[in-house]
Amino acid sequence: MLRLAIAGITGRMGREVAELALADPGIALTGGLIRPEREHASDLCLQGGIRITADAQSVLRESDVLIDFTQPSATAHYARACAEAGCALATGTTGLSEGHLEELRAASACVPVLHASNFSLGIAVVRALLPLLARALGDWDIEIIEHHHRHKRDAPSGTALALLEAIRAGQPETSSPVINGRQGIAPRRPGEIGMHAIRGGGEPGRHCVLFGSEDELLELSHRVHSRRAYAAGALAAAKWLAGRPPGWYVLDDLLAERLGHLA
Ligand SMILES: NC(=O)C1=CN([C@@H]2O[C@H](COP(=O)(O)OP(=O)(O)OC[C@H]3O[C@@H](n4cnc5c(N)ncnc54)[C@H](OP(=O)(O)O)[C@@H]3O)[C@@H](O)[C@H]2O)C=CC1
Ligand SMILES: O=C(O)C1=N[C@H](C(=O)O)C[C@H](O)C1
Repeated sequence: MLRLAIAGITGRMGREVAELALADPGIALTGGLIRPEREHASDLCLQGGIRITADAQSVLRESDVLIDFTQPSATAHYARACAEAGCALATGTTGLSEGHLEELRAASACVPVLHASNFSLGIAVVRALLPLLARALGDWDIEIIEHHHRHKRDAPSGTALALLEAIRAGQPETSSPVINGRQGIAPRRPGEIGMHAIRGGGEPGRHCVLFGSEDELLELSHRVHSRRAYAAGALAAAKWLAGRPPGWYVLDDLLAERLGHLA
């Protein structure tokens, strides 16, 4: 039985993870973590009888893994708390600064830490394919377009940044400056990669990488139908992470068998 805690349980992702976890007979939910100032909020519905509290240590000491979908400063706080409590951390929070990432890496000296900007299987496959495409189409124009719901705080998405990293891995010898949007007289410069963040509506997550030449256009596009895709991936990662030695882990470690032959 996996003893699981959820940070950000009242959020869009936290609620999705809690719903899937409650339906999983192999998971025991130890608690949902909230901000201290929300401790006595009247609007906190007790989801499926889950203990909802700001007392992280009391929950984490009784947990094997914390799944975190909050915001960067909270994620850094929970990384420290997980290290103190001896609880593994699987986080999907994006918009992390170098300082936040350093906090996560410090925690990984004490407990297993896995960070993924996108827990969907489809994006993991897109990331595995991109170095090959970038090598084969190195002289084509590349643009990354992402579309998310009106509430998303960070831009571009963590996924889009991970897709950029995968493209660059296929073109290590090429300088590929990123242009975030364009305005005025702005013709393409050789090697530049356009990055475009669309915000509007309720879109749970849509990414497209466009490769273009004078004569052809290739689009690699991914879309989730709902946040369940991310939540299912986060739960699979949490189950995989539990019991592993302290260290820094990524989703590709979990998907190595499935993705290995794509490289
Ligand atoms: N890796 C992946 O697959 C995915 C990653 N994400 C990322 O996950 C993050 C959350 O997204 P989403 O769920 O849509 O955002 P929401 O704003 O809906 O949820 C964030 C949650 O975090 C809580 N929170 C904020 N600060 C703290 C704190 N200091 N301590 C405890 N809880 C806190 C919020 O509580 P309150 O309501 O009180 O503010 C809220 O419940 C984003 O960074 C997003 O990019 C999203 C989807 C998939
Ligand atoms: O905020 C979201 O919703 C999402 N954020 C992640 C990101 O920034 O890449 C993952 C997914 O795209 C949904």
